[in-house]
Amino acid sequence: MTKIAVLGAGKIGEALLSGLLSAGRRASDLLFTERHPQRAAELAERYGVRAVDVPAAAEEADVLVVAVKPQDIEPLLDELEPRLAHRGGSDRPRSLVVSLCAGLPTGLFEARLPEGTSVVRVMPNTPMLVGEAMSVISAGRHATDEQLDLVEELLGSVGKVRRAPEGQQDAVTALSGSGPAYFFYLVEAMIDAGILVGIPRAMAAELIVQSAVGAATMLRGAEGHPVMLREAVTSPAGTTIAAIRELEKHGVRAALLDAIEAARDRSVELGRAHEIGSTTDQG
Ligand SMILES: NC(=O)C1=CN([C@@H]2O[C@H](COP(=O)(O)OP(=O)(O)OC[C@H]3O[C@@H](n4cnc5c(N)ncnc54)[C@H](OP(=O)(O)O)[C@@H]3O)[C@@H](O)[C@H]2O)C=CC1
Ligand SMILES: O=C(O)[C@@H]1CCC=N1
Repeated sequence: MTKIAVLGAGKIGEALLSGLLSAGRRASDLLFTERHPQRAAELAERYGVRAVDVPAAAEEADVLVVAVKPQDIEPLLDELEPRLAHRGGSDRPRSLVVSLCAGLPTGLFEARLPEGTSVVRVMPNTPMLVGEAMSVISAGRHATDEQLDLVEELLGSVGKVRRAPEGQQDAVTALSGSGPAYFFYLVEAMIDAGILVGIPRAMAAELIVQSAVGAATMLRGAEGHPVMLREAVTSPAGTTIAAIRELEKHGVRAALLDAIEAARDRSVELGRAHEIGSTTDQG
């Protein structure tokens, strides 16, 4: 069975471990690394997965999933490089490096890791925790079709997967990588609005969350065009159009266009910060 190590078990790394276990992968086929011993112990206890250091992960795993913040990538690559070079000298195949990092191009990993290292760039999202991730995968220069198939199969066990050219990954990051946050933000604001119009918080939350689940299910179903679905809710001289007039007045559509463009630009900037000779602030 393929052995997978998650390097950096923060929010998305933990979501991946949890999702893979829920999808039936054995705990003994998973490893993770984490900087803080207390967090490592908590995760090991919660999931029954072994915490190791980076050298051990590089030695044991077939797939190394990099899930550290883009700002933390350099020291990790420094630590990985000699271990992967050593492993390349043995008769075992080299590990496949799968990066979940926003903005970081496969070329960065290829330049910093031993020549010929296979890299796949992935942009997942946190609904991975409930088996509903949206992940987009792009092959680096040395990744083979079999390796891309393997990554597709892995992520397919925790949600939906699409392949795309790497040039689209910054836009993908802005849409589906960050996307869940936009919906959570909207739900949070709608619950506040419920309070404003006199509904207790718990009841407002139930009403809004169930409406979100229902709307998402309809969007995914056969009837799924958002404009038609919204029109069906919008009765002549009714309540919905009164709300929509306010949304338009406040420029909510334009705000979303600007927001997603800003997220795309930030992803590009995170990648540029690691270009050779760059002095760009990474924070
Ligand atoms: N959160 C999300 O929704 C998504 C995140 N991503 C990407 O995933 C990556 C991680 O994001 P996220 O999970 O939110 O961030 P977190 O900060 O929650 O997780 C990163 C974890 O990696 C640890 N870490 C850093 N360096 C090392 C190292 N050398 N060895 C072992 N562990 C290390 C960090 O420790 P410490 O606490 O000390 O910093 C932290 O626990 C980012 O690159 C992000 O772009 C992609 C898609 C969605
Ligand atoms: O906010 C971020 O940078 C990461 C990448 C996509 C979602 N979270």
